[in-house]
Amino acid sequence: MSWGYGADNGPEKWVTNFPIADGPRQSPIDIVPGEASFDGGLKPLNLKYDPSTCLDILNNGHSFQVTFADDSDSSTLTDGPISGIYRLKQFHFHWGASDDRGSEHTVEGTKYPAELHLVHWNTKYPSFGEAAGQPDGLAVVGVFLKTGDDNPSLQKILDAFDAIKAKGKQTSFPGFDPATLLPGCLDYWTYLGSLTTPPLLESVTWIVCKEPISVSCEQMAKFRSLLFSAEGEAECCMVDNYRPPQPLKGRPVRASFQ
Ligand SMILES: CCCSc1c(F)c(F)c(S(=O)(=O)NC)c(F)c1F
Ligand SMILES: [Zn+2]
Repeated sequence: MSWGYGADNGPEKWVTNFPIADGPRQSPIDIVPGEASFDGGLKPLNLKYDPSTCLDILNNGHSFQVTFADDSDSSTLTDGPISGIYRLKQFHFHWGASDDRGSEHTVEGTKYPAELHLVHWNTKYPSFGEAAGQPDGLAVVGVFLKTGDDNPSLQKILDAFDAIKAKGKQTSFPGFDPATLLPGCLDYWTYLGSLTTPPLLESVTWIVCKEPISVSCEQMAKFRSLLFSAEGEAECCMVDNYRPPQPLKGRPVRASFQ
């Protein structure tokens, strides 16, 4: 049985096939603002996305992801806590079965109903795959979703869900601008961590935005209409696809704001 989020293959079981699960820089973490240190040397995030690089949307059986053409520096992350140029590869979400849980990072124990991850890779390496194995290979921007007003940008994504309900389904998704998913304020916390799904590679510079974006309760219900299961299998709703916070193990968490 491959990894997932169920009782038999979920986060508590991943260490069996992925021993790095107990490593020194695992993600997510609980962010404690009072213990984060303000670093005036941290630059503002510089996110420049080109909607024409947006390709398709896929149900990969763990989440859904929107994938980008990454053969040029059209959609990039620069500055912030990183050096060099990182290219946007994909974005995806993690969410709960109910609005009281779903985010991976927490803020002083507070769980949000969902969390957006924008995955970028360091162009000092030849490819995403190469970068994913390097300690400075990836940079993931995390954005919390908080229930409130309807989010028109998110709605464009949700309107594509009928075509990707089951695991393995994919459909073209041209012209989406991921910048429309960012909060107005780009203050962030940053720390060194990992992928939050197997292979749990310790290659991620995490950049977690302090300000959440909104999602309506009806929109959250739409997230929960996706399936972990493939067509023809017993239907299993895609919910609670989040890893809980992991031990900080002495890592510093820096804040870009006071
Ligand atoms: C080899 C992974 C393919 S790309 C990817 C992903 F699909 C994913 F789900 C996460 S995550 O760990 O779940 N969220 C940070 C990542 F970090 C990624 F880089
Ligand atoms: Zn993720």
